[in-house]
Amino acid sequence: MISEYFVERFGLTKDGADNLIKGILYTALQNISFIFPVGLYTLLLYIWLEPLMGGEIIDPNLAMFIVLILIVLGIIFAFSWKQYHFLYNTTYVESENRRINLGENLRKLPLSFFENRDLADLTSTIMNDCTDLEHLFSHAVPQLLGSILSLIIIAVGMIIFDWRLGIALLWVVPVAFIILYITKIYIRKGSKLVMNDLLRCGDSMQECIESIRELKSYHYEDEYFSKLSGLTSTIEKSRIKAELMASAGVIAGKLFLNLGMVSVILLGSYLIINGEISIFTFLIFLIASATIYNPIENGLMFLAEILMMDIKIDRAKEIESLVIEGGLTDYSLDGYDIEFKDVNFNYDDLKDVLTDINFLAKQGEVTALVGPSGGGKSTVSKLAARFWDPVDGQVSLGGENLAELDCEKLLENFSIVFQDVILFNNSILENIRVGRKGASDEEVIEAARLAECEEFVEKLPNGYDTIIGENGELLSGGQRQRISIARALLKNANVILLDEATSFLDVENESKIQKALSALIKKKTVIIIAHRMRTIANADKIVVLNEGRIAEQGSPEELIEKDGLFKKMVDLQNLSGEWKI
Ligand SMILES: Nc1ncnc2c1ncn2[C@@H]1O[C@H](COP(=O)(O)OP(=O)(O)OP(=O)(O)O)[C@@H](O)[C@H]1O
Repeated sequence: MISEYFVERFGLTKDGADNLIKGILYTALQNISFIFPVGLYTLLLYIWLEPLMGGEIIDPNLAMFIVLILIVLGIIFAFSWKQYHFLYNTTYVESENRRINLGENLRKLPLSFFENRDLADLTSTIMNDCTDLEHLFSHAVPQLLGSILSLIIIAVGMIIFDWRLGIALLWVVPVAFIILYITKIYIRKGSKLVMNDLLRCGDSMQECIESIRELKSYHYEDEYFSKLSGLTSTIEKSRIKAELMASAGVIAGKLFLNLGMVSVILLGSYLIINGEISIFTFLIFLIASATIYNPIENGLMFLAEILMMDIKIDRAKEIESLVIEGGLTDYSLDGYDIEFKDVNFNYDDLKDVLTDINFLAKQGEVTALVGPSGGGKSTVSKLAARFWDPVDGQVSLGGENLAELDCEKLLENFSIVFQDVILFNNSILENIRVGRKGASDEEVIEAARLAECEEFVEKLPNGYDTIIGENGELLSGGQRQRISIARALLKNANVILLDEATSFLDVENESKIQKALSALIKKKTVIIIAHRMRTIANADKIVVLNEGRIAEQGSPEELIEKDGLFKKMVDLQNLSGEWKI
């Protein structure tokens, strides 16, 4: 039951929760073992005080004391070792598991999740929050619960020894914890404040580094850096505020604990005067009150730390509990036609982005999406690969409703050339191999040749082995796009989505790429988004999207004849082709 509570409360695995319980038990035993030296002091005191109080002189047996000291040290060492073993195991194995689980969960989430999510926030949860939680599980939780457990055992012993002094010693403990617990709401508020400020600052830092070129070219650095220093001083202030909020409760609790010793002295003196207890009993309670509050004070600080960390635990649990879009993995497709039937869609319930979309993109044909900016072309292509599911209606591939299919498996059927090409800081060879893991070097080089990469790769110092820098910074826009096309050629999937695939290319390169693309798209279902009308002159079907609706669809010839929006766009582009600056 406790194990299940830990799994639920702290988001641990079952093994992690079991190890944590063992760690807590050993922490309690370790705390209790620290009382054994007190037992030895008491024995020595008894030997010295007994003759003073009229008793017999006792001869201290030194050999026995040495043996007892060694036994006590051995017991403390054994419990401490066990405690470290279970706690550090839990901490680092759990931390690793948590990071893997979070990463795994993110991998399985629909791509739509990442479009509307702050990525700096996700990275911070996986890296920083997990590190902070390591301290929580290796120190705060076991120390707090271990000291509570040992305190209960010691309290029972003290109360059996003398219930009046026992109560005088211990009544402050629950009050101190209640005081701290009452301030919980402020502690959480404080840590939320710090967390939000840290995220805002992290976002701005990232934005600043990513856009340093624009900032410099528009002389905007000074304004931006003063905004950043404003944010960092806000963090400093909110950290101080949060620390103050947490320490107010801890200090109040600690102050209250001091009243325990006062009440032991007052009550003990009264009981001695009335002859109800011996000096020896009084001294035992005085020694106990000098040692017992130390672990409790630490417990108060650990409780404050747990309360501060609650927000981080919740953030990790939130990602772990996000709904993973599952779906069928075992299905057979009847060809690769993509059909939109009565599809309506919006991103955020506020504004309809697509309304009543109906069209068929046939296998073996090129279907071009055109239309004014913001008309919904990219959104249609995202729905075609199930990055998002429609709000109403259905998108199907080979007769199967995409909403019922597993995304990861589904994407095996797609080669997608995105508008913004993402490259990795690796060799050209490996960047192209992303298209098909396990492809041989020869296959990769053949795809690169078809995508017209050869000509620029040969000029690079290490050819295909050249490392191209973060996101391919050593390459031009056109070269990056050709690598992305080479990836798609290597993957050779049955459905091809091209988003502005040739926008960076000059006319000569564009025609070369067009040749490569013609080879790529044979017998496949191709949906292409292109702003330039000449790229899609040979398309089989054109779907014109305007303000989220299909304004018209048909072959290029039919639409020219129709003299509608498409014809207008073609005329406008012909006109702009004659522009001169
Ligand atoms: N992730 C998103 N969240 C919210 N709204 C979005 C998102 N992506 C796009 N939109 C909105 O959806 C509408 C359609 O955008 P979409 O990118 O599909 O148009 P488009 O025709 O491809 O435009 P362009 O030709 O300029 O690339 C726009 O109004 C846009 O603001």
